Amino acid sequence: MKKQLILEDGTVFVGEGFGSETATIGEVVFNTGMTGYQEILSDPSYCGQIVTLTYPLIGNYGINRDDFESISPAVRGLVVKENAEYPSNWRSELSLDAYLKMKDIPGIAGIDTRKLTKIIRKHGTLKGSICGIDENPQEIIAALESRTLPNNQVMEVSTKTAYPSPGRGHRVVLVDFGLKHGILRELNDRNCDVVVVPYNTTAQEILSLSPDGIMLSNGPGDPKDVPEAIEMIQGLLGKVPLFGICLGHQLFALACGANTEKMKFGHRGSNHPVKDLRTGKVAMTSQNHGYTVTEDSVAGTELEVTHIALNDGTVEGLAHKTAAAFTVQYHPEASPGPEDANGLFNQFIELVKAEKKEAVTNAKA
Ligand SMILES: NC(=O)CC[C@H](N)C(=O)O
Repeated sequence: MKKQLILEDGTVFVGEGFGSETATIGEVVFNTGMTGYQEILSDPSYCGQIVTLTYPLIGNYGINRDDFESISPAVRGLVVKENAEYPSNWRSELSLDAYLKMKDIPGIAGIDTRKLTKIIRKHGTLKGSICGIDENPQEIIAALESRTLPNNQVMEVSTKTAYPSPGRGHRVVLVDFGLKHGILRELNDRNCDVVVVPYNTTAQEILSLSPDGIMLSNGPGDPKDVPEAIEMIQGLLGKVPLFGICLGHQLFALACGANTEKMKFGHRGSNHPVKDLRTGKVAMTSQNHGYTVTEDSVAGTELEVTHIALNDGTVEGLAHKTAAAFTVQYHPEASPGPEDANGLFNQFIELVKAEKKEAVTNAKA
């Protein structure tokens, strides 16, 4: 069944439909990872977006039960060069096509994804639609032009109620802005006693859970769309150690008086080099973001830039000068991607331990 991919700049691609037959609209973004399509599709940070994968053969190892980053994917569509109809891997339980049908996500194959990616890199991220071959492109383009993408997508993907993920170690409150399971997995691997809370939980409610540490998760959309989370972080800063990832990092920056801005086409892939300015070491990192902390806005705040992207020099990590708090723009939980930065979770646990020790010493004094 033929389908069209129509971009707001007027470009029309024709390809072969797979997955769900529903028409879709979203922001078209590209990810350069060679593997990891299952994790990418189920990463809630892609809420509202149509993802194109630059690697040309997708679906060849199928879909398995272990690699989901969320139960309900929020991505709006998938664009590939070639969809492997017959997966081959010992873990495969489902084909990509069957998974997309089950989750009602439309896909389009046979697209020149290199050309599409070059358009996005030149123009910046564009709105687009995957729709039937009979649709009139002019009407779709007019609809795309007049359509603003929904704000506060965090509301769509965050949990509605708090839930525990028990362990016998440090008590961590994980604020869910659209969390990837990988973050929860890393905390559970370190035996943390985790309580996951909705994005709009107040600082007071979080403090009433007596946490030893707080994690701010990744999530979709513009950080400025979630002012309640900024207020929450302000109420927590300096009281409990904080660690933020991606959207959590951006919200933390805003809470501390820095600014964020939309990037031309963002960073999405599994091989983004990031330099730690304190050690000079470079880590290969997994990334998925379209916004960034504005470097100039950090001066004059209590924040220090700790990491930068080597491809474009943008801010990749922040630490607070006096409070126990640090954040990164990239994904130390990987899923998919390299695990070079995984030690940041240990750093968080060490920070939690140090703050607990200090609290005991202060209580004794
Ligand atoms: N993965 C994320 O948390 C993404 C953060 C934010 N939505 C951005 O695109 O920049």
